[in-house]
Amino acid sequence: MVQKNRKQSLNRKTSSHPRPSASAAAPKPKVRLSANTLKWKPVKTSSFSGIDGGGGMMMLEELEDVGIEWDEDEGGRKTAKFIAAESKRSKGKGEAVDEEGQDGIADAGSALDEATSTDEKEEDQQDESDQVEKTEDFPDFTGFDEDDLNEVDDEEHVEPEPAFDDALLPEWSSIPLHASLKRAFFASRFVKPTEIQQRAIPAGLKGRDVVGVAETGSGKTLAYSLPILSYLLSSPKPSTKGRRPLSGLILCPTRELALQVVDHLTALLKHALAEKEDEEDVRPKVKGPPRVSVGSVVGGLSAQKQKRILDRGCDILVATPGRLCDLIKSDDDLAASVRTIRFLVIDEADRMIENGHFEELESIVKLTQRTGGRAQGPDDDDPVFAAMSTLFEESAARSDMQTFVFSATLSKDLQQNLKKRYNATGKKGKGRKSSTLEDLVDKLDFRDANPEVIDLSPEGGVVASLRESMVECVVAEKDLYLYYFLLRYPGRSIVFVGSVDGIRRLIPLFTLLQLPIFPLHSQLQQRQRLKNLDRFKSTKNGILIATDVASRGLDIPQVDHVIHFNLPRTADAYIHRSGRTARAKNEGFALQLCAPEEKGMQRALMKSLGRSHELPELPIESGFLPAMKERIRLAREIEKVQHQATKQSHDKNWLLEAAEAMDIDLDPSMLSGEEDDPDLPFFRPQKATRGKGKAQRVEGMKEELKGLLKEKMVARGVSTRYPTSGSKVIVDDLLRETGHTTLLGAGTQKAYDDVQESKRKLGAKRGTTATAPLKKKKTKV
Ligand SMILES: Nc1ncnc2c1ncn2[C@@H]1O[C@H](COP(=O)(O)OP(=O)(O)OP(=O)(O)O)[C@@H](O)[C@H]1O
Repeated sequence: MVQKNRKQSLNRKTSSHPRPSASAAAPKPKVRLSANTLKWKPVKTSSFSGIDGGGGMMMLEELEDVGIEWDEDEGGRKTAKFIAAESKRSKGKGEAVDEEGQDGIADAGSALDEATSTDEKEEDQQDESDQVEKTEDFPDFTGFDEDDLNEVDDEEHVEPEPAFDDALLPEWSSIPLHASLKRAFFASRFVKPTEIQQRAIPAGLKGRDVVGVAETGSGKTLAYSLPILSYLLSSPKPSTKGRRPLSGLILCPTRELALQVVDHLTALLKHALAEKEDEEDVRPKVKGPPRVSVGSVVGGLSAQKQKRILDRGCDILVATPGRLCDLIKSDDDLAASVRTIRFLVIDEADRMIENGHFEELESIVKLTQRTGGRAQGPDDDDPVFAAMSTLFEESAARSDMQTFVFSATLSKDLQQNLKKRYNATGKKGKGRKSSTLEDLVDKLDFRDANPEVIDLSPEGGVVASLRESMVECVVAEKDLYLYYFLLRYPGRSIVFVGSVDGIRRLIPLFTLLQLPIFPLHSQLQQRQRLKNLDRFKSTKNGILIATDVASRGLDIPQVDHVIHFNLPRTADAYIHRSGRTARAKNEGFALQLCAPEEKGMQRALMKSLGRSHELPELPIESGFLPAMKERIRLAREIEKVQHQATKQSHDKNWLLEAAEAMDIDLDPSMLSGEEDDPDLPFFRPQKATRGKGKAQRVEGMKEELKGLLKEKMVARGVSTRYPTSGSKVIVDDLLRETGHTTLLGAGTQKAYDDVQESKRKLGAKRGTTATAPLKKKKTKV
């Protein structure tokens, strides 16, 4: 019995046995507490899931009336022990607790403490030592105390939840959502449902399985979440205290997206429950909706903290498949919770079946399959699943589980398969070509014989409010045109680059050019990723330079531009990347930087999107280019010299370490750099004087670059000496301060207005349309 054995070992670790005090001097024994049993209180934070500039925490929790003692074992490894305070003192949040007069001692350390690796402990301790700004206006992601979460209905709560006045939000009136959610829409100014919400929510409320395809930024998160929230808010409060049963599981492909979904739901819940809290003191207590808690488990952040949240229990869990799978393997209770969920959501479903996600997704989804039903039973080939065999004997997956599958790009094949799969015989078609997409459909075990498939994918793939354009240039000039665009059209921009190396090359360059640029890619530590995302969000005209890890789902307010520095390989990737702008009916602009060798791919891409014409070109004011080129040349030169110096220093350190490991003496001249040894290709020591000269040269170049960056660049035809003359008169702009902030003589119109104007002029000149028809495609995208 795998499950029982595991539980026993867990119990052994978590049990607390009182034992006598070790200190003879202490008048009263101390009580040691397990971390799991403490009343951790979430601290309200001001930004993205509590990730702020102060250290990248997923969430901050605090304790009252608990002290900490450090035990040190023989190896010098320190473990924190929680000691109960005897009496409750009226202390402010976060103050130290007086440890005097504690009574009794329990077993030290929790199962989680013991089961967690030293690395995780360090990460966790670091998390908790970080400071987070506390403000009242942004909800923390769990938002409530454990006592509140596990609140039991009592006599005081006598009046039913007041109904919502539908006249306030007539467009929502036909959708029977819980009244408190409607209050939240009112507070959030969500005056009407989006189209996908209008179609998907009623189906979800009726207990249907839903497959939803709708354009980026169209509100799919709420389309699948609202039926779950409404169900939870309408369900009776738990009748007993204890761990909350998990009701909804939302699976997302990236960590940032998972945390964003948690934020989105928590913000809504905060509004949904706010009125009751505000009015509690001025009118009889209302039988309000039960508290709903949303938790997350994602890779790259402290697994220990996430386990603790899971142990405490939450109603909705938002997870990335990798971390959830890892946790399930060592936690039978979690596996059992997942097996009996009421709602399963696969967000960005087409991404989830791609390499790197599918196996884990499959293992999780298998837990939710009904045994003996249409779906397969436990699969011995899958180690996670095989180890769960007792789980399948002991608990049954719910027959009323609802499955929601959503994306902006879900192939027609998948939608067809959904319909076909439930044919008259209810069996899978024979001789069918297998694909991961079809596999997913097979594994999902929809309870609905005819899932509701809603396809609102827009014509041309991208949203109507997205404007697109391109610059054709050789690869070597992409840096220049990117720089031009970023200076010429200030705004919040996301630059998608094809590789991490590409990002690593551009970051120092654009940092030297003093642009507020933040990298986001999978090789950064998770905390750094979240920190960079936060900084990008809060920086005016910020630039996020990212791989496709940022292409899916991220809902960042007011992203003005998306720039495809390298073209994506698929039409779907183009849709998702471009969909980071022009969200929720706002305007946005996408620019492709297209090298001649990418032209074939670009045509194929456009054809896949159903386009018949080339994209219009962005007009370039070439008068600015020479000055920009000079800045870039200088920045590259500085970067090259700095890079060489860093590399030499690494090589030198490596040489020293290697010599030490091999116990050999190095010729000091090798390190002082007095002699170049041609036999050491990896290490070319520089003469000290040469090194000094190089440093001075770098400093000189930096000064020169600083000087150039301070200068305003001037458009062709502008005279700075005679601002009232020249072919471009700038005197009015100078007097009223209405002109471009850094490029003298450039207008302040948006990129798309310039594209339109240039198209109009070109069309008038040619007497036809300004864009050429697409040539026949050769490459398939
Ligand atoms: N009914 C509504 N009225 C106004 N705004 C809404 C409504 N529903 C959602 N939104 C807002 O629209 C934005 C986009 O929503 P969401 O992130 O769910 O889009 P999405 O369709 O999931 O996009 P993607 O395909 O890129 O993941 C969010 O900022 C959200 O708060």
